[in-house]
Amino acid sequence: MSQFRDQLGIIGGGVMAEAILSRLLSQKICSPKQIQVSDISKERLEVLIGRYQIQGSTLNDAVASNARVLLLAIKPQIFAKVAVPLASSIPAGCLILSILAGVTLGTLEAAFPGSPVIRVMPNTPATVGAGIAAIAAGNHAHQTHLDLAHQLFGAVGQTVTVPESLMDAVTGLSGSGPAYVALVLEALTDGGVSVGLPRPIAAQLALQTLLGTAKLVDETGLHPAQLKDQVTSPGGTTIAGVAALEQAGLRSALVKAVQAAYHRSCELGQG
Ligand SMILES: NC(=O)C1=CN([C@@H]2O[C@H](COP(=O)(O)OP(=O)(O)OC[C@H]3O[C@@H](n4cnc5c(N)ncnc54)[C@H](OP(=O)(O)O)[C@@H]3O)[C@@H](O)[C@H]2O)C=CC1
Ligand SMILES: O=C(O)[C@@H]1CCC=N1
Repeated sequence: MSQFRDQLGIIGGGVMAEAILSRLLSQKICSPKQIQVSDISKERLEVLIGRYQIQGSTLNDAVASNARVLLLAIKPQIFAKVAVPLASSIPAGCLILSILAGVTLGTLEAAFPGSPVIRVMPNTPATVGAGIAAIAAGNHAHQTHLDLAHQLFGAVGQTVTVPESLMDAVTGLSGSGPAYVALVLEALTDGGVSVGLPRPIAAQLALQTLLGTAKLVDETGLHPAQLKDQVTSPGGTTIAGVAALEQAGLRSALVKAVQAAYHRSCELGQG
């Protein structure tokens, strides 16, 4: 992976900003002096500066004015409040990457007239290089901008290009998905504890089962239904567990989770 040579500004130094910047640094895509982060909280900036030796400021416009690429990582609910004073500080030609759930390319382009804008939906496994980010380009973004977005987010996992019309759906699945999987993991561990396993052993068994199953699907290309059939012996233990899951509505609960998050992403985009 080639090194990124420009100045990266990040507006909002929260969970997702840290996930991305930590990986850009550990993969040596960027050096600390190329990254400037602004956050409303001085204490938060001190944490980030202490951990990563990056530059920090509580002034969004100061960070924006030095950037060649500007990553917006504040909450969507405060986008309008942050964008208005920021717009005049953004240098001509600066690429704007927004990871804000719901906020559309139309809204971004209206806030930053003439700037190339790309909407990205990453997820928190980015921290360990196992993320997936969907990327949709705005009207002023050229192929070089798209390539750069794929390069930066490629450092934190896989990337896919999607039409903007699918970004809320992506948000409902992979953007929010780590939380659903974390619930499944926690619940499997609790299940183990409920039948007598010590919690640390239950947690290890649950985690490795989840990792191993994902790896099995990934490496063999098996359809999940085939994999399930391989585990379920007639009259055995697994079919008893699967029947309990069906009765409790696990599949329908997960489908509804993705739909609910999709709808919420659409709502956030309407301001
Ligand atoms: N978390 C996730 O899994 C994912 C999040 N996203 C998107 O990423 C964005 C950031 O989410 P996330 O990292 O979870 O959120 P966080 O709340 O962790 O990060 C946002 C940061 O911005 C700071 N902030 C608040 N107001 C301002 C301001 N006026 N100027 C500068 N900084 C400010 C917040 O400070 P304070 O906390 O003090 O308010 C906080 O540190 C969101 O738009 C979300 O939709 C996308 C994909 C996945
Ligand atoms: O919960 C949220 O709104 C953000 C967007 C995707 C993941 N977290």
